[in-house]
Amino acid sequence: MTHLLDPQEMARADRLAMEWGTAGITLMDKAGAAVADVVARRPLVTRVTILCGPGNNGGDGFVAARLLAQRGFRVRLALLGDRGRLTGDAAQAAERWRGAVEDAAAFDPEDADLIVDALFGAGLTRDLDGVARAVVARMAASGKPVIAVDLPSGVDGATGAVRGVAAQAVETVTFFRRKPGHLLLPGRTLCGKLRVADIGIPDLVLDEIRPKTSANEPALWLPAFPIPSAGGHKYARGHAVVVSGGRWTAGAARLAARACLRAGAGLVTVGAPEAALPMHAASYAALMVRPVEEASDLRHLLEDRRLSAIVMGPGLGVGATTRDLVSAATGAGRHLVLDADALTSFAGDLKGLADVVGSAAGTVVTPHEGEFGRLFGDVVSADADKLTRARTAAQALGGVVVLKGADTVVAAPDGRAAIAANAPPYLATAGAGDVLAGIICGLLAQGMPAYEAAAAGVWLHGEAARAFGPGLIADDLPEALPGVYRKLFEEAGAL
Ligand SMILES: NC(=O)C1=CN([C@@H]2O[C@H](COP(=O)(O)OP(=O)(O)OC[C@H]3O[C@@H](n4cnc5c(N)ncnc54)[C@H](O)[C@@H]3O)[C@@H](O)[C@H]2O)[C@@H](O)CC1
Ligand SMILES: [K+]
Repeated sequence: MTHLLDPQEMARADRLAMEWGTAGITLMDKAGAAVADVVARRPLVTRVTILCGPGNNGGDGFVAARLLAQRGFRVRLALLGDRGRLTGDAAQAAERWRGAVEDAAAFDPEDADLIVDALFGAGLTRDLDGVARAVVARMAASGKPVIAVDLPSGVDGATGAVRGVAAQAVETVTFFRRKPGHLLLPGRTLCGKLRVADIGIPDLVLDEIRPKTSANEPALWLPAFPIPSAGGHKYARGHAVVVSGGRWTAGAARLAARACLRAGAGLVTVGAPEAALPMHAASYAALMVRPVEEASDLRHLLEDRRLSAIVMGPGLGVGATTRDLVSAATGAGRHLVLDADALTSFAGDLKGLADVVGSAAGTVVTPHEGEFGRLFGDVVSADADKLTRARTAAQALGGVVVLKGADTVVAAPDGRAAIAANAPPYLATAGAGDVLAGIICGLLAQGMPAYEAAAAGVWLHGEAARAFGPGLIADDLPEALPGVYRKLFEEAGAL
């Protein structure tokens, strides 16, 4: 159930279901019934105003109106546009509505306990303007609880962007599967509580559609997750390397190393300049430390082929030395996580990084928006939506891109992408990114493929923050991981 369908894919799902024998009006009846059920469960509601648009989203509204009236609600229905211009299933649904059809342009929210927003769903093709915009703005300003049908009208189902205006919903009822716009911001927030209703579309349509976008949830990557086995050996759990900055910036590597250990890497070696070695050696007994001042030292360290996953960037410094360190870390069978200064050292030189990355088995880069712009600004339009930007970047790089934020997107060069919705606001704290890079490296060390490792890392990072709660600092994240693992392994039946 992690699949997300963009509006084109959802339209195809509808079409396939119809081709395979379910009438469109049957789908619409179930969609409208699901909306009516949600409205009926709201407390203290007797007067419902339903705003219907000119397409099938409006059709769902007509069905819900009929069913709610049958259940004794006082329903007013207002249509945007001309009733005579309704077509297909929506016209049929309108036909069966016996009540009055008011003009949405004159809609007055005052005498409603609740508003059903059935103006636009998947068929939104441009920014709202004119009367449509005015109606949505009035609904938004009314302060009345709004139940959105499929999406809050004005939210783009593919991107989560607001096209003109949208009203905050208390609940949103969507159909068959979630859409990217339900997880991407600001769409996710505007949806309120999201419900997914089964309207009789067979799951088999997904075999035809082959969606490439997913919600970042355990079902996406758990089959590839390295759950330790009883007969396991620490080398089977991999040996990771964390490359550290000097004495005054070594804290970032320390966080990454701790996270890497907690994520389950069998062994973790920190490669650090001489001046930072004592600090690392004293920090955690489980860490090994080796002197790494420059690229030749790292090459020497990595002659041991068991050191298969490397994380670098946090606190490393921006410049040629860091670029050389990144080059020294690549090689056959190597897995890399590049963050922070390792990315900024390649600012404006994506090709240089792509050439280097091309020789690593699986590379994951973890930029925040600023780093992303510096690295991918030439190939990715800043105006594009987050999903498109992450995907384009991953293709250009030839590696996995983790575009961080409150709706972190993980994208692979083959077009797969996952959107996370579990990060709490207090996760935005100094050093949290270093921890994320470390977790992903820890998973790569255990042999998890790059896309799955990145997605799992992002999810675990968010869950660890939630498990700790407000007041979180980055140092708390690795310590919260064991509890998250326990729950995950229990749910997977492995504990
Ligand atoms: N039979 C089906 O295809 C089903 C469709 N479903 C519903 O149908 C919806 C999709 O239906 P549609 O594809 O008809 O699309 P919508 O009903 O979302 O919107 C399409 C209509 O809005 C107009 N429009 C688009 N953007 C506009 C703008 N910015 N300003 C003014 N007018 C604009 C279009 O010209 C068209 O008339 C889904 O969101 C879902 O609610 C469900 O009933 C399930 C079955
Ligand atoms: K809607």
